[in-house]
Amino acid sequence: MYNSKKILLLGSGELGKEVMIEAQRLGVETVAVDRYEGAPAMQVAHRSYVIDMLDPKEVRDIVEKEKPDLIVPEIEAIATSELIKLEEEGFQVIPTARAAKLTMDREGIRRLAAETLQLPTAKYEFADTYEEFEQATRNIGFPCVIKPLMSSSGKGQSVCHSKEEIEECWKIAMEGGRVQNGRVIIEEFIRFDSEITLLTVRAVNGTKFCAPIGHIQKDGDYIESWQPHQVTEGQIQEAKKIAQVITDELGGYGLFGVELFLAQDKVYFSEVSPRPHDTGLVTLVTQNLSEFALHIRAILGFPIPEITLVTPGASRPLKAIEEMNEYRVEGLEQALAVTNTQVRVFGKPVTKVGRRIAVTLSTAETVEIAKKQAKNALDYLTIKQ
Ligand SMILES: Nc1ncnc2c1ncn2[C@@H]1O[C@H](COP(=O)(O)OP(=O)(O)OP(=O)(O)O)[C@@H](O)[C@H]1O
Ligand SMILES: NCC(=O)N[C@@H]1O[C@H](COP(=O)([O-])[O-])[C@@H](O)[C@H]1O
Ligand SMILES: [Mg+2]
Repeated sequence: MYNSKKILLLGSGELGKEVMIEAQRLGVETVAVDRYEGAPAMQVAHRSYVIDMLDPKEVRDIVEKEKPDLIVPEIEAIATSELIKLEEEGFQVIPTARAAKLTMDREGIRRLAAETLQLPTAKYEFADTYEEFEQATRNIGFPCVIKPLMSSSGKGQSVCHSKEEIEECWKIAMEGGRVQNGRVIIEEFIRFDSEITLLTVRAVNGTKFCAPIGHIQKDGDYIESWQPHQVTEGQIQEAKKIAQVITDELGGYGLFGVELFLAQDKVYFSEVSPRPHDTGLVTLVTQNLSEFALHIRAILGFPIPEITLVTPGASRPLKAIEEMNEYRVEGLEQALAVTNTQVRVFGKPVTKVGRRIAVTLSTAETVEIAKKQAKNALDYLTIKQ
């Protein structure tokens, strides 16, 4: 019988689905886990489980039952303290259990980056209570950005412009976090010119960087990304330096999405995902190896000889504007008629306001043309009951 390696994916969204497809292309056995049934990666995995991934015992039970070669976190919200124990017992966690734990909460990664590694970041404070929160907004000044410690894709995030908005921002943060423990980060609002994701891969043959991905975010979630983003020589040197420092510190093998703000005379570190990044979906059409292929190669211990940007490209996510228990994506025929354009429909079982349902991916001779095509295709797509 064919004796392949086995991957256990914790989190089974659209990014995990592409990771699983790449794993299977190399003959890997795939097991997908998430908090709900029919998650995108479950649809392509060999087997799947629905558990509460924040429950240490439920995570341990699956790991002990499946005995995977690699445990691959796909979202932040996992019982990472249990991953630390499982790693100590000999299981391999990607990239490391410590990296998963540190990046799960904004405090861990921010303190490591700013205080231990001295990387440039926005000024920040943490608050547990409304009173501390009020004081922190005064210390940081307006506008400031408020985020729950554990959240992603902008959930629970808001910009506070004045003291009149403080109460509303606190409410948004309390309702939007993945775990309701009340603690929030208050960040200085950085007036950046642009922001990028620098995909960085740590593989057996060293650390490699992809061409910078530019993106635009709305309400803390990405609405457009493109590659390459034009940067100055000084900016890319600084960006690579920051990415090298933070990924060296986190260690292990795998792909990281290093998020950076580019301002007039400074590059700021924002955060890092120790896994493929949503803005990096564009690499499905722009690179010789997508971010998902790179992640799988790296974590399996295979070399990555060269990452080539084959063509400029752009992506646009389709986000739901209302909650629907049954839906379909319409307009694919028109969207797919757009030049050099592809669509990925994730197959999530239900929609929620703001939930990403599909993405358009376009290539062209220039980023500007690719952006137009991706937008053009997106405009054809609608979510219907
Ligand atoms: N301090 C800041 N100053 C200005 N803009 C900010 C700041 N922090 C966040 N933003 C904006 O909000 C976006 C989302 O913030 P952040 O990446 O921290 O949230 P997230 O929920 O972790 O997102 P994701 O999980 O999708 O990466 C950033 O990409 C940026 O556009
Ligand atoms: N910014 C992080 C990100 O994009 N993560 C991706 O979104 C999924 C959750 O989506 P859902 O909330 O629609 O279930 C995650 O599983 C991951 O693929
Ligand atoms: Mg982010």
